[in-house]
Amino acid sequence: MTHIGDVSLIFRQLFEKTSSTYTYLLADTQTREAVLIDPVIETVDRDLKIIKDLNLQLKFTIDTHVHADHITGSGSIKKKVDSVKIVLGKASKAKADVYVDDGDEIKFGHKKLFVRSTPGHTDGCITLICHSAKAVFTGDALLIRGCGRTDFQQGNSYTLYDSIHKKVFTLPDDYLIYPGHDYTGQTCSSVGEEKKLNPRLSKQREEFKKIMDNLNLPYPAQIDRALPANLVCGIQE
Ligand SMILES: N[C@@H](CCC(=O)N[C@@H](CSS)C(=O)NCC(=O)O)C(=O)O
Ligand SMILES: [Fe+2]
Repeated sequence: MTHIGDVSLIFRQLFEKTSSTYTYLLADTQTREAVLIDPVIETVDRDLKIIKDLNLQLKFTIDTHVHADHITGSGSIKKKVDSVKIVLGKASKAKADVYVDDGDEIKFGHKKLFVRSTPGHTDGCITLICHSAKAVFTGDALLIRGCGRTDFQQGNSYTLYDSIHKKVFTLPDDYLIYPGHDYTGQTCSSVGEEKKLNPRLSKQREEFKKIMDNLNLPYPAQIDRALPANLVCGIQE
C-alpha cells in the first residue's frame, strides 16, 4: 500500500496511456471513503476494480477541469455507482453535482482536499492540496517542467502565470507536485524543484508569455469528441 507521507491515506497514481493522463485514487484507511481525481473513460473498469479490491467506498470523482484531450470517466462511474458525486470547478460552466471554488474543502472520511482556483489553462482549472500528505494535484495547470497550454478553451498565459506563482509556488518547497499528465515518463516533482527548474514558469511574466505564444503544439487528437462530452460529464445521451 502506498501512503505518501501520511500513513492513514491510501494513495495510487494510475495511468491512461493513450492520453498520458494520471488518475489519482485517495482514501482514508479508517473510514475507507475515497475520491478519484481525473478518471478517464477508457480506464473506468480498472479504477473501479481497484476501489472494490481495496474495500473502498467512492464518494467523489473530481475533474480538475474540462479536459480537451480525453473523455472524463466521471459520468460513466456515476452510472455504475449511483452514490458517487461529480465535482468540478465552479468557473468551468460544465455539468456536475458539486461545484467548488477557491478556499473550499472536499472531505472524504477524516481527510481533506483544499481547493485552489488556478485558471489560465482553462477558466475552471482547480488545484487540490492534501496538506497531511504534502501533496498537490495540479491537473494541467502545472506539469513537470512544463504547464498547460493556453492556446484554446479559455487559455490565458498571464492568468496561468499568476495562478501558479500565487497559488502553487507559495506552498512549502517540499510539497510534492502530482500533475494531470506527463509525456516523458516522470511521475512527480516538488514545489521547490518546479520553482527552480521549470523552464517556463521560472522565467519572468513577459518571457513566459513569449514562450507560451511560441509552443506551436498540434491540437490534441481527441479534442473534437472530448470537449462536448466533457461539458456533460463525459456522457452524451
Ligand atoms: N498530444 C496530446 C496532447 C498534448 C497536449 O496538448 N497536452 C495538453 C494537456 S491536455 S489539454 C497541454 O497543455 N500540453 C502542454 C505541453 O507543453 O505539452 C494528444 O493528442 O492528446
Ligand atoms: Fe487540459
